[in-house]
Amino acid sequence: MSAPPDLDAWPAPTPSAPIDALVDVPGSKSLTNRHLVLAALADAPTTIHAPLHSRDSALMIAALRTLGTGIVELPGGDLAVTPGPVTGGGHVDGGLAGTVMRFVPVVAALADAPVSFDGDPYARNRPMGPVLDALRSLGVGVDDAATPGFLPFTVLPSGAVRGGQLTVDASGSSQFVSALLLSAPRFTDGLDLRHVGATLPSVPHIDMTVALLRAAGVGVDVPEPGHWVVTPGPIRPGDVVVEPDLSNAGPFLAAALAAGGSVRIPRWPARTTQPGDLLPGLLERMGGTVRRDGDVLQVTGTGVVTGIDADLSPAGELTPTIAALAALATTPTTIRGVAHLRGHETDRLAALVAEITRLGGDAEETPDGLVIRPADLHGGRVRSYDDHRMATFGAVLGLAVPGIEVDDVATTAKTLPDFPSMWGRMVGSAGHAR
Ligand SMILES: O=C(O)C1=C[C@@H](OP(=O)(O)O)[C@@H](O)[C@H](O)C1
Ligand SMILES: C=C(OP(=O)(O)O)C(=O)O
Repeated sequence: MSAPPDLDAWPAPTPSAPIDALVDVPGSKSLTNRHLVLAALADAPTTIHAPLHSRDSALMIAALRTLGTGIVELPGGDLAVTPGPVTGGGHVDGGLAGTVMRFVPVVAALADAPVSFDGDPYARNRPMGPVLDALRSLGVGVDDAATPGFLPFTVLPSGAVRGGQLTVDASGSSQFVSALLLSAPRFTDGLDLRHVGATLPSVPHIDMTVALLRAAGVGVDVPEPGHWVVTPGPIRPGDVVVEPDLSNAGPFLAAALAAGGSVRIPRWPARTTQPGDLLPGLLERMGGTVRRDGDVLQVTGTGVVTGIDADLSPAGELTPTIAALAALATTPTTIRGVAHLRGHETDRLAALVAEITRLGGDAEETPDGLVIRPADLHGGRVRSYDDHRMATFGAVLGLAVPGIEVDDVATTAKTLPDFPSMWGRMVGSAGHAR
């Protein structure tokens, strides 16, 4: 039985010739929201150049303003941030943004009065317990009695956090570690933090946190993997420039493989802590050819995709993009190391299996990932589950499979509000190969 017509569904375009596009990707969500937190805790004003403007960054800006930070958007989009004393008494809406719901409660621990937190309905399913338990261990009050370990909750600070030794189980999300490290220079004794869980996902995102703290003049030691020591002291980020979001470049680069043709991304950093930097290697293994010309990264594909066996633990947020290519591949794919995706914007492992299966594909969950086998896909409506990367997953499939629509493409505004028009311009380049 076919689904009822949905006038709001977005028809994913299918090009009739190889694409040939240059795609300028806006700033990184992870870098923008870290720079905002560090600028809010700094001892002098900072300008953040080329930041991301999206729902997640807007939520971070609103949250930090609630806590007393002055943030002004300059003509052209740069952000002028003036730190102030961390003030409580307000409410923070985390939306569905992991960076806001995990990073900001630790900032609020430095405030002078209670701060309440909530988010989108689905945000109440995303794990928060390790951050809340860590705050309690640090002597900060937390009221989550109604929903222990989850939103909504209230942070009950006493004006200062002593810090010192602390353990956290970050097997559910690297953001628990990043949250504690980002505010740690403002703890009286700094922080000596150890991860105690069996696995630690998204290590590049923790390395990103450490790199930005060090760039802001903070002493951070990493004596061994899973152990971080932050020295108390001033945060001095200076003016910063945000790199393009390499994970958001993912669907566009994947398009070269799915549709055939070439996609070029300018301003690809020579060195970066973004996990999206793993994309060139992954796409090469899936049949693409990668070339760097100055700071332009080019991926070329033939429209024939090869399956892959990949541990995506360092870069779980790339999973929906790699899964889309896997569903189009001529050989099987195994994705490992991403059990924690069950706590992302939606249960991504369940969602990917459901949507691939809905389109006639062959996918199943494993304890820590996915197996996707070759199958002929047909058109249909992809559910996005309020998850930006499920929406872009549908778009990638639509390049190769006519008749795919995405139920809520507007959800891409979480990190890339301009996605539909950028995608349209890229697909519109088909047949104009130079
Ligand atoms: O710190 C960050 O900016 C992020 C860390 C990762 O979270 P998990 O470790 O929960 O996967 C990543 O998936 C998310 O998109 C962004
Ligand atoms: C997991 C993601 O986001 P968040 O920052 O909300 O955790 C993501 O963007 O893939």
